[in-house]
Amino acid sequence: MAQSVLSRKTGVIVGDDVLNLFKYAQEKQFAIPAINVTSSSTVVASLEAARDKKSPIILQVSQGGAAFFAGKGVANKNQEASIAGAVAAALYIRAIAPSYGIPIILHTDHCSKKLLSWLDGMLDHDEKYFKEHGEPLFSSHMIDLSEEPVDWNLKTTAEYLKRCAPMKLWLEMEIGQTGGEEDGVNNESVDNSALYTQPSDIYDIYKTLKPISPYFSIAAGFGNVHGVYKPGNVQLHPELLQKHQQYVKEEENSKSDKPVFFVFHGGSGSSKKEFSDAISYGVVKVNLDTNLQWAYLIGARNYIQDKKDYLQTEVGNPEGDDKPNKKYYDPRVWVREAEKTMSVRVAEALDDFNATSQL
Ligand SMILES: O=C(CO)COP(=O)(O)O
Ligand SMILES: O=C[C@H](O)COP(=O)(O)O
Ligand SMILES: [Zn+2]
Ligand SMILES: [Zn+2]
Repeated sequence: MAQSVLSRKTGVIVGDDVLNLFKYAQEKQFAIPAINVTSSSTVVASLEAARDKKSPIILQVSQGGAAFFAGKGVANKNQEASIAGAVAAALYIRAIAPSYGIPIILHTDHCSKKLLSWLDGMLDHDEKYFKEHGEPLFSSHMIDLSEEPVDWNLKTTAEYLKRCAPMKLWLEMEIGQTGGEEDGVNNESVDNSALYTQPSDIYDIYKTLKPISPYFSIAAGFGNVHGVYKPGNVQLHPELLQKHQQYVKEEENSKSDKPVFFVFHGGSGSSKKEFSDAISYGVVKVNLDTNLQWAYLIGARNYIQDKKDYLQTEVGNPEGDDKPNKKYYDPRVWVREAEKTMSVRVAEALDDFNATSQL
């Protein structure tokens, strides 16, 4: 059981617990879904599913999601809203986590070169929190310099990992680009070869980062695309991950068949077979956003359609002109419907990634 390898069995986990959980996931052939959360409502929808399915979960905020947490009305010129929003999400999740009784990894999503001041700001908060509590505020961050020249990506990622290492703060890095849309930037026309990573690139990353810290993972492109498209438009090649693992194993004379922790981006719209293949090659984290945005909408949309006649005026419905509609338009009613359909979809992902009943 996963909790047997954790020193902190429930709540936000950090450091060696994150490492041990990912190792355990590789051994038991499951991956943990990383859900993009943008509000307390999407947080609780995710946590409820993971609790009911007896699984660990990763909650992550993107730069835009963090700004949304702060409020879209807050200026974000120097990433101040994204920093404040990410910190608010982290503190909220840390506060509510014990109520759910499961281990949670608190993560932040893609951070490109132009957004590095966002990561810098969050790391300042991690260091401050570390001084006060002996652990960083977040469990992990992502740095995504995959659009930059590989040498610069690796050199800069190594510098950030050096800053994370004393806090045992996990760092996810990206090599090979994810297609589709990311942070409002359209990557749909990106050169096809850039979507796939070569084994020698993975080994260069491994041998540069490993001596700095063992707390890192690689989002290696194998055709991944953000968003959901018509079937056939996305060609995934998870078997490339196996080639990477073999290459690193041979070069390092490693005993492990899976020396590298891989992350699967653009999980939405992928097949169960693609997930299970990728997991068998050492993927421990699968990012899932778009499918859950859709699932969240469904509950609210259906409710508003079904209760249409009770949602036209504050007072007055088919049962009488003087009947108040408060109990229909209270956000706790219709937002809850969105949470329910999102929860069902998170639960499905937990089954698909073999994470169900792993606690
Ligand atoms: O990779 C993702 C977040 O980083 C999510 O991708 P999808 O929206 O395609 O699930
Ligand atoms: O990058 C991918 C995630 O789906 C986050 O998306 P976002 O930048 O729209 O919040
Ligand atoms: Zn990217
Ligand atoms: Zn992604």
